[in-house]
Amino acid sequence: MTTPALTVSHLQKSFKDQQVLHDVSFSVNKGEITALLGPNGAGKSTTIRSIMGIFYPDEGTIEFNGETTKAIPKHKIGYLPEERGLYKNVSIMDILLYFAELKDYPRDKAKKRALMYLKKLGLEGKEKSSIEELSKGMGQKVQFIASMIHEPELLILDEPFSGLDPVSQEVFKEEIRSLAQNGTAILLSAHQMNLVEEMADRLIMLHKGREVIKGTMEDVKREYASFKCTIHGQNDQNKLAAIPSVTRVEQSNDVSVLFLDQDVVPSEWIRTLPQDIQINEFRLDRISLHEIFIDIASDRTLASEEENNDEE
Ligand SMILES: Nc1ncnc2c1ncn2[C@@H]1O[C@H](COP(=O)(O)OP(=O)(O)OP(=O)(O)O)[C@@H](O)[C@H]1O
Repeated sequence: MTTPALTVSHLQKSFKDQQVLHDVSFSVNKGEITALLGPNGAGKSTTIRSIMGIFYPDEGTIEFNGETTKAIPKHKIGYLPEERGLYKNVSIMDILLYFAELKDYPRDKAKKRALMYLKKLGLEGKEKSSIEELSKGMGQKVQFIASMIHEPELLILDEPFSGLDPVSQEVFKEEIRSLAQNGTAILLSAHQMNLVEEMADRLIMLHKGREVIKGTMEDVKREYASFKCTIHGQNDQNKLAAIPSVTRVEQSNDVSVLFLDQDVVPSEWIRTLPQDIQINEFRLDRISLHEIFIDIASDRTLASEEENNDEE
């Protein structure tokens, strides 16, 4: 059973005369990772800042553990802001203990957790170093530890992977996953669709401040991730476009990518291919979250949905 730690309902926010959030609603459940996605300027950080009480939304409510609140109790929430920055010339252990103290978390427990996470994230023995002696990525790891040193019930991570190398991204991914397995409700915004696809239980995608996709990762994949077929060979684009269930053809040199209808059955569809098309290589894949994202961000899916609605 899923239990929401955070429920955001009907958020609206404008800056001067620009409305940047239009009726945004979603929940973040205990023990789950919810990804907040969207192109630059979609409204992710504004949503997160509204939850954190940095901005007040113009409309809408924020509930924490079933109660409406303007400010979630500080010891129950952890936050990695999009802007990185820690005191440069204080020792890492002192920074982490300071963050724990701000959240009224016991010092001895904080020290143990700090040492454990420094080790896990490859910073063993660095506790006496200062941030200015670390690389940017290392500093980010320290800030990540600072955001969850106090065992928050809800952890909000605004672009935790940006600026990290692929190995560090994997380490972060595993740690975030293990926090969720231990019951933490996690909301994260990210642009790395491959990581999101691997780790998130649910997602909400914003575009120009509006919800465009929302649901469990399974539902979203079922609903949006139809198939695409890649054919290497010299073929006429119009002929490929005329094949049943082909919604769009992208062609570059002798590689054609055929995007197929949602309800296509691959084994049946393959039999409908004309005998005379040239096939040097052939591949059938489900389109990835990355491609769904690009489609949405470039308004392609929205445009085709509107067309379908017009036809109805
Ligand atoms: N303090 C502010 N004053 C005025 N406009 C703002 C302010 N903060 C954000 N905006 C505007 O709100 C919109 C949404 O910005 P937001 O930072 O929430 O997007 P985002 O999805 O987090 O983008 P990114 O992926 O680039 O971080 C943008 O058009 C931005 O210019």
